[in-house]
Amino acid sequence: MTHAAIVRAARRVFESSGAEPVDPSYILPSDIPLELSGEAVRARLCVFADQRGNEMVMRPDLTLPVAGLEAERLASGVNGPKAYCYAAEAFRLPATPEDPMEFTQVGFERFGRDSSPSEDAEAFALVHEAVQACDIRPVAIATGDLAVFPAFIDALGLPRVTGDLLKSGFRQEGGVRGLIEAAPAPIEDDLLPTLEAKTREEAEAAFRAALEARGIPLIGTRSVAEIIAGLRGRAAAQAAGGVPPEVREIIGALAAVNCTASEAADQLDAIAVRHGLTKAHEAIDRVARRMELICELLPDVKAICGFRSGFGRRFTYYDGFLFETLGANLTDRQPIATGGRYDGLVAGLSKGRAHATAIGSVIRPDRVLRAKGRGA
Ligand SMILES: N[C@@H](Cc1c[nH]c[nH+]1)C(=O)O
Repeated sequence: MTHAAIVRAARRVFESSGAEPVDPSYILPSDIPLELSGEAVRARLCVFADQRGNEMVMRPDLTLPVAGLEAERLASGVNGPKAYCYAAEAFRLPATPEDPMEFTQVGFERFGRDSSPSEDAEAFALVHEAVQACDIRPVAIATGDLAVFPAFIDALGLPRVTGDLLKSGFRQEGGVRGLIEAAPAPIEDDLLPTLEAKTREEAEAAFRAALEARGIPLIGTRSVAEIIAGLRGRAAAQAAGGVPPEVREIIGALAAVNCTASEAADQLDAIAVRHGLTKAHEAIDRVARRMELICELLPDVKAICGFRSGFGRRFTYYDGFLFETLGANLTDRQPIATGGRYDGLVAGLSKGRAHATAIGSVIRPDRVLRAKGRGA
């Protein structure tokens, strides 16, 4: 199959599911992906300045602009579920030297349907059908569920500041492990002026001065405002008693869950039962039910489907089930298909003016070709 034939085959599957073809804007104001796509994509954005000096980006994926279309549609007063599909170009600085900066994504985004295990399974099966239509056999499928960690944290009944700190730490570089290791240490003296500053500007200036004094350049993908928010969170959590040893143990156990997707619910359940976290059961039941439904729809994938509790945590807009389909001749950073649930994105993009459950997925035809042993 040629690249064009792969695009056609995948697009046909998504179109025949009833989705409307779209090709939204190529260029977005940079704050949208900076805030909403997460650290993993942020470092790879193709950024430029327009003639007025506003920072813009080439769309790093289609999910953001399509969710923007849906937010506008809903904000204009139109209701009801809606599905879009596309075969369109996206732009990212390559993660590996062989990856292109400009590539095609063939995908779909569904809004306003139930946020349920059966919708997750159905969307997953649709992508799998498109992968098969491209005449390729996946070698592995990685899955995760970004609602599980917050559900465990909520079930722990910690002070809100501590829970919030752990939830946001989970999504950042180093993850919760890094946070737990850092949590017992008091905030360093040279950072206290940052915390004591009265205004945002003063806090940022104090933080930059502390970095300069330490000789540390600011090169990460997190903004100064986010780092300061993190420091404030750490200080507040410490003032509220810190992270108790049992919580560290539970989080450690959770972070270690890395098994077949069919075993995932049992492993999560064992942790919840051991620590009496009854409120986590709803999230665990969803993991169990989803995998049962996936196995009913696609009995063959059971053998190649894994589950990791930390999987996908650095892609900010996902907030539930997510997956990556891997092919031959590619690394696990080069999935041929990726997708997931992002029920909070439309609200985030529209600043709360519109709300919609959402799930979607894409196939990368260039990688499908490579998985078949042919260059793009
Ligand atoms: N936009 C995601 C894939 C996706 C589509 N819809 C939901 N997720 C990506 O580029 O990896």
